[in-house]
Amino acid sequence: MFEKSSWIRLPRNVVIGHGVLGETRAVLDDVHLTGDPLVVTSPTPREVAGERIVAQLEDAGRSPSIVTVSEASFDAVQRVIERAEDTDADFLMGVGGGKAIDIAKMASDTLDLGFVSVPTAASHDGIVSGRGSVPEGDTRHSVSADPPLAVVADTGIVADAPWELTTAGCADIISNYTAVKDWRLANRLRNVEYSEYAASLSEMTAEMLVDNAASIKPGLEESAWVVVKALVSSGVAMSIAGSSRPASGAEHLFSHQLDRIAPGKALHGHQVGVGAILCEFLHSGERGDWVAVRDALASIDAPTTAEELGVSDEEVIAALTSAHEIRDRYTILGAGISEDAALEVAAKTEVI
Ligand SMILES: NC(=O)C1=CN([C@@H]2O[C@H](COP(=O)(O)OP(=O)(O)OC[C@H]3O[C@@H](n4cnc5c(N)ncnc54)[C@H](OP(=O)(O)O)[C@@H]3O)[C@@H](O)[C@H]2O)C=CC1
Ligand SMILES: O=C(CO)COP(=O)(O)O
Ligand SMILES: [Zn+2]
Repeated sequence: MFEKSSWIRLPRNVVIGHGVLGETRAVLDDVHLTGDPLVVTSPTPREVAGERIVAQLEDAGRSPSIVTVSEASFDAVQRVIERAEDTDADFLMGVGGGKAIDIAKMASDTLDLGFVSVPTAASHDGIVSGRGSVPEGDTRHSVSADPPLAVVADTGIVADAPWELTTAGCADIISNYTAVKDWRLANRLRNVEYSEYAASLSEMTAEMLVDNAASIKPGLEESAWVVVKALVSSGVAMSIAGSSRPASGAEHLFSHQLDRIAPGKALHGHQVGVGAILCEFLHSGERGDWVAVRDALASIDAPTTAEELGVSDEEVIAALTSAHEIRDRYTILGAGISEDAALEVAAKTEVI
C-alpha cells in the first residue's frame, strides 16, 4: 500500500578521478552554479584543495570567498551562515573531511542555497548523503539536510591523505553490516519503516569493500577509487532510505557516546568499526560473524581494540551501556545492556 510520497534526493554529478579538482569549474557550470561560492574548509584541506579551488574560480573571473572552520559545532555553522550572507554567496562548497562537508551542508540547508561536496579524504560516508552531523547539546547524530548538487572527489588528493583516514572510511562502510541487522530487527519488532533496496545496497557495498580489502593499500590511487565509490554507494543507500538507518545502527550509537565520553580520541570511522565488532557479537553470539567483522577491519589496518582507538576500557563500557540513550532508534541494544553484559562482550571480542 502506498501511504505517502517519498523523495529520493541525490547529487546530479558525482565526479571521481585523478586530477578532477581541476575540473571543478566545469562541474559547477554543468549544474548551473555560475555565481560566486563560499568555500567552507578546515586547515589541512584548505592547503591541499581549498586554495586551489579559489584560484581556479578567480582565474575564470569569479569572486569566491573562503572560510576555515576548526570544529564541528553549531557556532561554526552560524559563523559560516553569517559569512555567506556578508559575502552574498550564491552557493556553498564543503572542502575537506566530514567536519567541513557537514558544516557547509547544514549552513546551505538553512540558507536554502546550493551545496557542492569536495572530499579531501575517504574518511566517512557523508560525502553524498542528505544528512548533516553537527553535535549540539545532547544531539550527536545526523539530521536531514539538503544533499550536494555535485561531488568532486579527486583521487590524487584522497590517496595522498593520511592512510588512517582511508581506513576510517573503510570501517564506516564495514559497520553497514550491523546497521542493516539493526534496521531489520527494528522493522520486525517495532514496525520501523524499512527499504529492502536501501538495505541490500548498503550490505552489498560492505560486501564488495571486504572482497576487495586485499587491494586497498596505502598510497595506491586505485584504493582511493574503491573506497570513495563505496562511500558514495553507502550515501546513496541513506538517500533511498530517507534516513541514516542503512549505515547507522547500534555501532554508531556507541561511537556517538564515545565522542561525548572521550572526545577527539579517535576518528568516527574507527569508533564505529570497533562498535560493529561488539554489536555483531550481540546480534549473532560468540560463534557468530563478529570474527569476520574484526578480521575485515584488521585487514585494512583499522583499530579493533580500545587500546588501538586510544580510549580506556572503562570508556568503552560506559559508551556501550549508555549508547541506547542517545536517540530514539531501536537496535540490538534495546533498552540498554547491563555492565556485566557489556564487560562480557568486550572481553570475549578482545576489544578490552
Ligand atoms: N553527514 C553524514 O551522513 C555523515 C557524517 N559523518 C560525520 O563526519 C565526521 C567524521 O569525518 P572525518 O572526515 O573523520 O572528520 P574531520 O573532518 O574532522 O577530518 C578528520 C581529519 O582529517 C584531516 N584531513 C582531511 N583531509 C585531509 C587531507 N587530504 N590530508 C590531511 N589531512 C586531512 C582533517 O584536517 P583538519 O584538522 O585540518 O580539519 C582532520 O584532522 C563526524 O563528525 C561524523 O559524524 C560521518 C558519516 C556520515
Ligand atoms: O555516520 C553516519 C553513517 O555512516 C550517520 O549516522 P548518524 O545518523 O548516526 O549520525
Ligand atoms: Zn558513520
